[in-house]
Amino acid sequence: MFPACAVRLRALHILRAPRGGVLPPAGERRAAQKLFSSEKVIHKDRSLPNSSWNSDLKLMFDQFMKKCEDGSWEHLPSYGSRSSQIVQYFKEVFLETKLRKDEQMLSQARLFTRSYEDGLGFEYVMFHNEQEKRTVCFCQGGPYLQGPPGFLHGGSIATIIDETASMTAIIAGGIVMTVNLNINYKRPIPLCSVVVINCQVDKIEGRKLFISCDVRSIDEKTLYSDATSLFIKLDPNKSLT
Ligand SMILES: CCCCCCCC(=O)SCCNC(=O)CCNC(=O)[C@H](O)C(C)(C)COP(=O)(O)OP(=O)(O)OC[C@H]1O[C@@H](n2cnc3c(N)ncnc32)[C@H](O)[C@@H]1OP(=O)(O)O
Repeated sequence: MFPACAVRLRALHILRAPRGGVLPPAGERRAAQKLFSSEKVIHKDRSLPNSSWNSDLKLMFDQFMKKCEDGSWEHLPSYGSRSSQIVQYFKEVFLETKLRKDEQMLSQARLFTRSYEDGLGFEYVMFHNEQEKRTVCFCQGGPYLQGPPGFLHGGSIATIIDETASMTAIIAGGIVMTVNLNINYKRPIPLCSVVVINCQVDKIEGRKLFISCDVRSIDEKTLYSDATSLFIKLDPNKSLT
């Protein structure tokens, strides 16, 4: 276990201790509270520019923020740990009681795509167009996502495609999970370059949502990958496990 992790667990234990009857010393409680209040940083919107963003990513962000002004596009915020109502609902309805009660594990859980430090992994921002049922994601894949030297790992490309397609499906259908993802890798993506992932809802049949995506250079001249995916809307009456 990492030392930081151990500190968090200790702090969590201290804050929970009154339920066990014995109150830890006030100094220890204050330190524990401070540690957790400083973690509000986890909830900062990670889809806003930071110093690791290159000029292409900043440019695309600015262009699409402008498009949001007339309401046709919407900027989708993104957090290190998902904390939206949909996630709360997911936890309440679909997470087994055993898992839900494991607060230590849940408090450490991070969204995979937001688990790297700034600039090392996925730097991305998404925008959604409701009328077109379309989501675009601008992504700069950092050095920790390397596969072949100088290029992105195919799994990291699949991850950001899945993340963008999931957002598209969740907006259209509520609580869904990916059941199928097919990707054609056509050209390798240079590390630290910015790509645009364009996802749209092709059709909805009952609980099935069919989403298609392509990944291109921002000048749209290079098609790096295309993909189709199938999402299933979860049935609250069926257990996930
Ligand atoms: C809230 C935030 C969510 C964020 C999600 C982010 C994206 C992700 O990372 S998801 C993680 C990876 N995905 C998974 O782990 C999903 C694993 N799969 C499952 O748990 C189950 O398949 C689940 C719960 C999605 C659906 O199960 P269940 O409700 O029993 O549906 P089931 O009856 O089997 O299938 C429904 C329909 O879909 C079809 N279907 C299911 N899987 C597939 C597939 N792989 N290909 C084609 N069709 C399929 C079935 O044939 C069925 O069709 P029909 O109704 O015509 O007979």
